[in-house]
Amino acid sequence: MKKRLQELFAITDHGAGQLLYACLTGFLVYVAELSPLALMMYYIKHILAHQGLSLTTVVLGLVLVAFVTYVFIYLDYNATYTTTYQESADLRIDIAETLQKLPLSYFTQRDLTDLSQTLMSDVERLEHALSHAVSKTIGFVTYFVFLSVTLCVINLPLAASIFLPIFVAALALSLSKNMQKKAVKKYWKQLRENSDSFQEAIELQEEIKAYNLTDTIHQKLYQQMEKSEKTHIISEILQGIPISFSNSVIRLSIGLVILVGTNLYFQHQVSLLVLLMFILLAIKVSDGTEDIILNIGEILYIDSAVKNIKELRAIKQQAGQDVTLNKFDIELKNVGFSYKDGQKVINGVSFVAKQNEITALVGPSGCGKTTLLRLLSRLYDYQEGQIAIDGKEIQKISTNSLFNYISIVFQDVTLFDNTILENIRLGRPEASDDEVKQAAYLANCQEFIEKLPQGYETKIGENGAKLSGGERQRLSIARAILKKAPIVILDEITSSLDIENEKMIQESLNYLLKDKTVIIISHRLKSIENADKIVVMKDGRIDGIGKHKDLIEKSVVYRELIETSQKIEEFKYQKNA
Ligand SMILES: Nc1ncnc2c1ncn2[C@@H]1O[C@H](COP(=O)(O)OP(=O)(O)OP(=O)(O)O)[C@@H](O)[C@H]1O
Repeated sequence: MKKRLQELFAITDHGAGQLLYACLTGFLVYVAELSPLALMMYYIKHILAHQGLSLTTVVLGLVLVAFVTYVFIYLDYNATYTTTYQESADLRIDIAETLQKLPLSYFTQRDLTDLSQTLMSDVERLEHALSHAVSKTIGFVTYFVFLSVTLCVINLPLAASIFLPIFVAALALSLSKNMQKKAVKKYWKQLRENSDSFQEAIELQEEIKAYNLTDTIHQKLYQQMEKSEKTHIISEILQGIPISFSNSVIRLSIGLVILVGTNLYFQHQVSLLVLLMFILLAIKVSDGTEDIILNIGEILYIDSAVKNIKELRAIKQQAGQDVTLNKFDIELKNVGFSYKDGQKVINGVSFVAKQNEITALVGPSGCGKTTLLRLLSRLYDYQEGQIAIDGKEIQKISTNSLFNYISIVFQDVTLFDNTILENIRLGRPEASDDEVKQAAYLANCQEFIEKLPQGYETKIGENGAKLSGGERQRLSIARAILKKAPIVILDEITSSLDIENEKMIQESLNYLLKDKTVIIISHRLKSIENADKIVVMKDGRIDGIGKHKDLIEKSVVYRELIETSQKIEEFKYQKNA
């Protein structure tokens, strides 16, 4: 049962246990709520038999009923709310931990808005359903079965009068279940598309204004909202019709019990007391069932949320063990990789990037240089061959462990909306303020930081929006210097720097790269002429490996790259070209 709940609602093992307990307390509350009815029957029985009741008996009875009901309601409240809120927090942490173990490929293939919706809104929907609907529904169904059996034993025709309409209503709901699920799924898909479009419209403000696209975007959003409204109405109607039908059918229970019961009474087959009890139970059960039908609606509503969470968990995670590495040669043997099935981007690549050496990757645009860096750092996992550091295959090393040894400086620097100090400290969270400032000094950040209003304490806006490209780049170098990792990967880091900035970071880069295994991509071929090893790539394969001088002689691709690079250096904008 616990496993089934875990599967049905994509919850944790602990959460399923708590939910099971909440179902039990829910059942007990329904049973406890029968106690006022039982007490009333007891009083009526005495009244009909012209027997008096002492005031103490009446008061004791009332106190007992109130106490029993209170205890079970309290237990149920505690089980349902406290534990479900705990579960939703656990669920979010569980999803966040799952996300951490996924390869980067997952994030590039999936819409990020969609992902954050799963983390926030899907879990919220699940949380609401777990706390308000699931345990109550399961508790009610158990109580319903228990009550049906008991009442059938007391009087079969009267019990059938209560339960027959309820079975018809349940059948109608069950038959319309798939239709409801489809409608709800469509509606949620539409909501996600809306979020995407709004996010795009906000994020791309610069492009929208520059290309005068305001009206076009406005119109697109307007059409989308109209479509969304229609989908919502259809989804409400498709849910509303079966629910209203079921609610009306359930109400027939009371009428049927009165009809069948009075006949039985006049035929002396049932006493007045039993008839009265069945009428009251019919009212109680039909009221309860009506609430449960709304709950069932909510449970169907979370179907798509549960699916999204399950899908996320089913993705293959990056496995690996924590290891200690002592040597830092990186050895690639016949490495092959494709982003999409059948389209190889890296094909049979083999070379060694040695410790204390600079290895440069060069090649025409799109030949796979950045992809290769992603494979080296396990941002993606290769499908063929092997990459090893200190003789250990990197796919057997946990990413946490691997990243202790690697610093990456990308061409697109990612900064957080936090202070300069904290952004640099990300390189080594335990570093002291002085160490952070020393790293900033070595990366030539000192000058621009001092000009900022609060110096190191200045908040730099979302993704460093308040800084120039060169300043952002230097901050990320400071981060890498602070990390002191033995392997340094640099991807096109000088591409967003002007000559002045580039000159400023040359020294700091030399400091960063000292005694490390360095792998570097640079389109400015001049900057890698002195590299210990240059790997020339073309169409995902290696075209040549060697020093600058050898390659000039033996690699046509390298020669062409040098020529193109020289032409770019000489490029001038011309009027009427
Ligand atoms: N996330 C991705 N999903 C699918 N294809 C991708 C992805 N990233 C890159 N590619 C494709 O893989 C190929 C290699 O790209 P990569 O960025 O590795 O080349 P590059 O040599 O670094 O190019 P550049 O010098 O222009 O930065 C290209 O055809 C590119 O379109």
